[in-house]
Amino acid sequence: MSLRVLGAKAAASLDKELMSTQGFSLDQLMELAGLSVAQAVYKTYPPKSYKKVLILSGPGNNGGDGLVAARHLKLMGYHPSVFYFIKSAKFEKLEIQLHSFGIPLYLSTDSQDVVGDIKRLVMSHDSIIDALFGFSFRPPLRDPYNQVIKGLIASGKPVISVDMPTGWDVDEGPRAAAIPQDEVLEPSVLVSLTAPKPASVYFKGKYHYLGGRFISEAIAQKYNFDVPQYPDLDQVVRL
Ligand SMILES: NC(=O)C1=CN([C@@H]2O[C@H](COP(=O)(O)OP(=O)(O)OC[C@H]3O[C@@H](n4cnc5c(N)ncnc54)[C@H](OP(=O)(O)O)[C@@H]3O)[C@@H](O)[C@H]2O)[C@H](O)CC1
Ligand SMILES: [K+]
Repeated sequence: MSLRVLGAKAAASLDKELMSTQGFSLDQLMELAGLSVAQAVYKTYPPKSYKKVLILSGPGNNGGDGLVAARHLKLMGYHPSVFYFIKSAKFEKLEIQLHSFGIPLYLSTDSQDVVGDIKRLVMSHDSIIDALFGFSFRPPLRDPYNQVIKGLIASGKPVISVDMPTGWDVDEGPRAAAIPQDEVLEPSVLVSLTAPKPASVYFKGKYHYLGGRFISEAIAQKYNFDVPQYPDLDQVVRL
């Protein structure tokens, strides 16, 4: 299924509009985004064979989607762990929820060796959720994220990217001039949120899902993108 894409600038203004004129709160949108991610993971890598899932959560809202997904994955029968790059106290409540669900939470602020710690965690998990950066990312990756991505590439583990493969330019994709080519992550699953971003045309993996089932027809028309038919009660549709 080929859908119209939503560029980085448009995605950011849509996000603002959803949380102003459209009356949504960030918590609501993030809950649905995180639930979509968890469903996509379940459909592709079910817990029977991929019990241990590591969520790498970045400092922005893409990371918040990962924190929400971790809670849903636990309820779906997985053993999730989270490595979280904290920037502010914005997601304190999500952290509390992870603690009360007994989900191991590793904080970048507690680590003396972020890159080494993540490498070890990656090797002891069956699949990895890349919730590091989404539509507000501008390449190139700063340290230590560049090393984290190189470690992830070298691991060969299945990677599920949330909204954007981390490190790619949202509009230009993985071959943009600013991107060192040994830092190009190729995930096996991409979960685009709201609408695919322009870079998603370069996605080579087998499973591209759209999630974020919270868009009205009127808003989709205003921003010039498509809302496909989601099957039944699903929070994701495979593109
Ligand atoms: N409407 C929706 O579909 C919703 C989407 N959601 C998710 O939110 C993200 C976008 O979240 P946002 O907080 O705007 O930004 P990101 O998480 O993508 O990234 C922000 C952080 O990225 C840092 N950054 C930027 N460039 C670099 C770089 N080259 N190296 C390292 N770090 C970088 C930036 O740091 P600064 O210091 O530059 O400020 C930020 O810390 C979207 O993609 C969806 O996943 C929500 O769930 C709501 C609904
Ligand atoms: K991502």
